[in-house]
Amino acid sequence: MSQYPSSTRSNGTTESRTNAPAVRVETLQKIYRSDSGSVEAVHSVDLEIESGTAVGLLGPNGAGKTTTIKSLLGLIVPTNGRVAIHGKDVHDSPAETYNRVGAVLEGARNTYWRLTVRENLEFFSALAGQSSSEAKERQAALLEQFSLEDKAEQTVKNLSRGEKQKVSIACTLARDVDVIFLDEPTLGLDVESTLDLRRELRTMVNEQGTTLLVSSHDMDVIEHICDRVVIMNDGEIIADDTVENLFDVFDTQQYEITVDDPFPPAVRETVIDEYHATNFNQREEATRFTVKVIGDEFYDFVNTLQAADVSVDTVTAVEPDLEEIFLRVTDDQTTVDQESELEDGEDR
Ligand SMILES: Nc1ncnc2c1ncn2[C@@H]1O[C@H](COP(=O)(O)OP(=O)(O)OP(=O)(O)O)[C@@H](O)[C@H]1O
Repeated sequence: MSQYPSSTRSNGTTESRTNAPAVRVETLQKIYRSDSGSVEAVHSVDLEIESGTAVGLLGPNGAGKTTTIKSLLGLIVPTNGRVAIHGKDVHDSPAETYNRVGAVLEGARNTYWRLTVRENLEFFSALAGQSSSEAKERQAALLEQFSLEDKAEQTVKNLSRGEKQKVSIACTLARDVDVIFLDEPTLGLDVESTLDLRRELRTMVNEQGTTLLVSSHDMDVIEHICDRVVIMNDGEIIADDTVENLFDVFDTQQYEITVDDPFPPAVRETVIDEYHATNFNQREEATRFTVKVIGDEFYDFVNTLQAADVSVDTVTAVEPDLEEIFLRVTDDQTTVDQESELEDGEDR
């Protein structure tokens, strides 16, 4: 639930309600051209994000994530396609879309480091044209929400990396935006600050109805914050689903296995090659390791051990993780691409 009804924003402006999604991208294409040639960074991307949801954007380096986010922010002009925020075209209505969108991009300084946390919040509230009483109320709420009350009078320069990151996000919210793009939000943060920020981001979505698009290489963060995951590769979306559905589709399961020694080296090689065994640990005449299997593969794995006279002591299912799915999706795509390239070659 938004802190402000969507028809009356905190700065007093009114807007017509639309049923349009918070973000709509239609057949987005971006080709960067230079003297040395051209690169198609994004090829025909379609994406819709409903208001009040958190979507993770994953992909290997060079997949086109940043280009997609910059197109949504109106920072680059697409070669083709259309991008709209709450039904307004980013290029036709830049002021209206700017007022609703915030971004905390990795490596970019979003706040004034010589000002205090409170002064930064005041500055960004003023940008949104909020009245002073509204702004004060909102600033107090943001300081509380991000547990920054004790730091309010400190200059941002002297804060820890995690606190600076929270101030950046709070300042974005001080502008009363309702769609936020976050690029690597937890990069360089320690475990506690990461957990803290993860919780706060989720609260923003649940309690204020903020729409989040989070790009990160940290799958754990995506898995814990996001309702849905979009995976890009080579400028295209290759998977778009809830985390749960992605797990179901790929049916990947990890097991921690303990076998009694001796564990012959040849069998160890087989489980590494065929069942992605890792995390080997030898202790008290037993060897423990983890395998990753899909569906019925687990039975083949157990048969392999039995056929080699290796006795299994314990089997514990390990929670699957998004990283596994991500690797599998991007691997599958690479294989498909390689196969179609081969077929194209054969046709010629
Ligand atoms: N300004 C530019 N000029 C030319 N090529 C570019 C430009 N920006 C990006 N590219 C190219 O476009 C492709 C997609 O880049 P993009 O930065 O969108 O990927 P990304 O998924 O964000 O990668 P990363 O995870 O490494 O940040 C890459 O091949 C990149 O080299």
